Amino acid sequence: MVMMGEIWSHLGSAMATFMFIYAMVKQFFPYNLQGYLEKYFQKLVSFVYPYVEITFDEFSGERMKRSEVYSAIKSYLSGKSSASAKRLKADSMNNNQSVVLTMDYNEEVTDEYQGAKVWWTASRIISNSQRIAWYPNDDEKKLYRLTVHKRHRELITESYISHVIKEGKEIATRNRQRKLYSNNPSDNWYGYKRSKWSNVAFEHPASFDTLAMDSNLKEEIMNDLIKFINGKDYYARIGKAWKRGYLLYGPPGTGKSTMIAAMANLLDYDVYDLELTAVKDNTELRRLLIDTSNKSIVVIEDIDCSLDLTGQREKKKEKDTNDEKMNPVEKKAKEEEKKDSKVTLSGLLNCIDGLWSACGGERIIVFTTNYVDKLDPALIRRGRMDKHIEMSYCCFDAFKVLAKNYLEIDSHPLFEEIETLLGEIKMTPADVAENLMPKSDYDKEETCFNRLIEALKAAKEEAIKKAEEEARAKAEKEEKEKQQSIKEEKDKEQSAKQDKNDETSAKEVKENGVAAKEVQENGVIH
Ligand SMILES: Nc1ncnc2c1ncn2[C@@H]1O[C@H](COP(=O)(O)OP(=O)(O)OP(=O)(O)O)[C@@H](O)[C@H]1O
Ligand SMILES: [Mg+2]
Repeated sequence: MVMMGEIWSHLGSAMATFMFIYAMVKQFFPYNLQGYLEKYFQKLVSFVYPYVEITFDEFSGERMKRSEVYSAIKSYLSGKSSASAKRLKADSMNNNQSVVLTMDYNEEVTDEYQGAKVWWTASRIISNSQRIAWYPNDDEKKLYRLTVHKRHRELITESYISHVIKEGKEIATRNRQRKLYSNNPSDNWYGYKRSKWSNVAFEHPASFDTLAMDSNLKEEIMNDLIKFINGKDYYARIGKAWKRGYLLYGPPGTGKSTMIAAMANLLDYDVYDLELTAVKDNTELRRLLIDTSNKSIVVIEDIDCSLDLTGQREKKKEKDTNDEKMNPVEKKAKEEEKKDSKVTLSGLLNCIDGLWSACGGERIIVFTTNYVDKLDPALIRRGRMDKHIEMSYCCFDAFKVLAKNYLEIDSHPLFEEIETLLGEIKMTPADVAENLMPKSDYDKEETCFNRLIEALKAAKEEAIKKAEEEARAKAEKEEKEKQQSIKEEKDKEQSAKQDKNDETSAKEVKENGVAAKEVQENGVIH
């Protein structure tokens, strides 16, 4: 038995090597003969070859999406390869802090599962077709091939492959360096790197602990996020794609972008920063979104500025009048610009909640804006943007977080004054933070708090002055309007009087005329 096993094992290994050699040699045959060669070769092999082979391509569905199974196998094999493969590839990880080793092309690794031995090989097939390849990697196909004895077929197809995928995903999660992606212009999608997204390591230090905002709202958001990541079964049960939309709105410097970083850190998600103005049309947008991975946050910042998706009718009117003022050269440049980006509101909505959005679960989509009122209601209705979060000016709760972040202080006698001032004055967390930041090594906490108090008082004075000016301007405007209406009233009276006078004199003229006529006709004077 042992002998047989060993024989099969050696034969398997030999055949796997033989198949490789065949794959390499085949490339040197003319393309039109390769089909015949393959057919007869397979017939011959099936007589003597007691093994099954399963291949896993890097891309699924006409290269639309990188296969998650391929990536999971890659991670699974990386552990095995470093122990047994002779030629390894090293990829840098964690911002060049460490490397991950994977088997090189045409290298072989063996694995054992419940007594069954399997062989894995990594291949890169470069097509020899006569077709002109525009880009260096266009005709390249990467795959993993699994070879196993026929008698283990069921074991392998029913449980080994799922075991590999599950373990591979766990290994990938453990080794994962989170990334911040930004979309490439589509001209680069088919180039040497052939990638729709560029990425850098995501290392933003923001967390919900350091985020300055109302503590109840913060807790509500955190609970919402945690409920979402644990909600796989719930979403499946209610028949909804496993995704959630957040709309963050508020003035500049209130922490919208910081909140996104805190979300990504809390959930351990990647971030895809989608610059809509660089997307040419709805098809491109769809392709970009399909190419995002699970466990990710897709962010569209300043949605009100991104495209013509907001307050469309008003904007259009405004634009029409602006267009009239433009000279022909400006007009042409603007038209060209418009031609460049044709992502429409309905295209964006389809991507968010149409069928395409279900092509992968565990996605969060976040829009940010400074002007929520300008957005088209269709874009932000519940179900699309499930949660609307207002990031507002700094409250006392938020100040305490900033004092802790910047000065490591929980309480201070000046807190009371600051609380009163923050109740009266609107200041963004960004401005409060700037005042709290020590400007030199000698800056004590008291100096920082006093600086903030001065800034708040100055802002208060400014606000009072502004309010007074506005009140004065309003009063002046009202007085002007009053004077105007009095004048109009007077003019009206004057003109009514004038009309009356005119009428009387006309009547007199008429009467005098009649009298004169009578005198003329009758020679009578009454
Ligand atoms: N709520 C906050 N908590 C902690 N830090 C904050 C907060 N708001 C602002 N900050 C600080 O101010 C800086 C600017 O904030 P951020 O970029 O998040 O504002 P934003 O709301 O995204 O502004 P914009 O609308 O201009 O994009 C951040 O680097 C951060 O240090
Ligand atoms: Mg921002």
